[in-house]
Amino acid sequence: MSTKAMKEYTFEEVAKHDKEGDLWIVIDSKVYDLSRFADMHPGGANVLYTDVVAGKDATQVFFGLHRHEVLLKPQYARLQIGKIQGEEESIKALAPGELSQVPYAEPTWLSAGYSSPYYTDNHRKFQKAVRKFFVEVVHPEAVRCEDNGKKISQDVVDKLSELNFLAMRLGPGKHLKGRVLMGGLVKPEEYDYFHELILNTELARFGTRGFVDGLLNGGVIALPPLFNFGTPEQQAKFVPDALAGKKYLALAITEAFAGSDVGGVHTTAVRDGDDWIVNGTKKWITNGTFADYFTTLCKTEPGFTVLLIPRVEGVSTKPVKTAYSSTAGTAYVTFDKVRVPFANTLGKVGNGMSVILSNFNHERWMVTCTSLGAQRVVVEECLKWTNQRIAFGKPLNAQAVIRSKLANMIARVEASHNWVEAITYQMNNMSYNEQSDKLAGPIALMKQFVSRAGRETAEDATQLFGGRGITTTGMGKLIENYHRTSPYDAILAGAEDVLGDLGVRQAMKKMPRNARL
Ligand code: HEM
Repeated sequence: MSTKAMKEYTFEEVAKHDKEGDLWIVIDSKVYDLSRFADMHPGGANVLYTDVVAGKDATQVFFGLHRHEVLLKPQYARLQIGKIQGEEESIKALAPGELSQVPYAEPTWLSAGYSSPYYTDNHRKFQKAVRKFFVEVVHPEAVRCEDNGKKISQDVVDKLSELNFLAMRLGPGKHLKGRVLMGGLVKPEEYDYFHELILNTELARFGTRGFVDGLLNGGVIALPPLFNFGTPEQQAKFVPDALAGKKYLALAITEAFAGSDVGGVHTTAVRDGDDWIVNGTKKWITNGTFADYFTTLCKTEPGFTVLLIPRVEGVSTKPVKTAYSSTAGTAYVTFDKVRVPFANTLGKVGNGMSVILSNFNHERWMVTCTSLGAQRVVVEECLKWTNQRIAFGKPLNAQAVIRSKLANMIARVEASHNWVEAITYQMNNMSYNEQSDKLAGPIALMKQFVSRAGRETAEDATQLFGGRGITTTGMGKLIENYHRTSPYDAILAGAEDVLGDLGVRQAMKKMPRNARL
């Protein structure tokens, strides 16, 4: 509600309305009439009739108990009847696209007065436009879907597709040629991994982890095998609809029988004339409940082969109930005598393991970026909460033990961000093959570090928020979501310990034969 045309009151006038049936309060210079609302107040009526609230300035007590967004909801905003004479509100929500001024809430390159060797003006414009679009269009959908568990709506997918969102999430490359990216804000040949890093970190800021995967992450990991190993005919047939958000893809590798041990998959594909006959199951398949195609690793003769399996007769999917929202579409997939045209083979028969492994670096980097984006929001939430919450007569951050937790959180997110940027810079300067050779180890180690940092931060944040950190609504809702879902970052695209080991094994391979102390 605009405060311009509002009636003005003095504190003395407000103080006269301090009882049941006639109850006014002030929050941040705005006068609210709670006379009728009191009985509907989710926190109960009696808390509003106390000496420190009724007819008083209740700003401090209010912000110790509610998020600012409560006041912005139309049903509560209309309780405002005026403002205090000569005073203006000081607590304002950020405008869409606006940067937070809370220290460490934004990465260094977006903080006033700091510079960075990595980002151009184009990256800055891109970041601003992406955040604005996400806040205005995607955030309401994210909150809705995270809550009701439904698939992202086609309307939002269409809006994202207009900007070529999915194409951009697949990184720089020839698939961008001729496309108008972000309404023309960035030219396809200019688009680089820092643009993609921005997309990924911005996307993770909502505190809706299931939705992050539900936002067509299946396609982000299922399409690269088609890009890198598909024939021109296969690409012409399947890519346009996928990038336009008209057909959905999922990557189907893991099984109840095989997780980190990718070579242990049981799903088989046997040749029968011009077809393959596929039998088996896949588990934890992101976007699987609504995918139209499954990029599937099968055991074949010889070795392993990747097939693009359409949702045809014999393919069935059912939701796997996990700790995050079913909007991610996590599925158990059954292939029962499924007839798949041989023409849907991606890469050479028997070469499936290379097709799948070549995909992992980008996927792991992407999961790391989203983990990082979410982690930074948690740091901001903790800085705000410990500043506004009064306990033992002081803000929480007056306690050294609290500041010590904040110090560790800040250090972890800054270290993580710096490592991600350094790797991203390398990706920008290496071919795909060079990345596979030189970055598989560092990306694995980086992902292990960032996801572990995230889980430590989730743990610390929950301690800072107490009961609110384990409550799905209200002040600690983002902390609760992050605490519950940060293990996903430690598991998806490679379990933490397995990745740490991979990183060290890669380093061991590259040890000079003559290295000695
Ligand atoms: C315009 C005034 C107010 C509105 C619109 C409002 C609205 C709400 C809402 C929507 C909730 C549910 C929790 C949430 O979503 O955050 C809530 C909870 C609560 N409110 Fe208010 N409230 C107002 C003022 C106050 C004031 C002045 C107090 C002071 C004691 C208060 C005390 C509480 C308490 C104790 C809870 C429960 C918090 C919890 O479960 O953690 N409210 N209020």
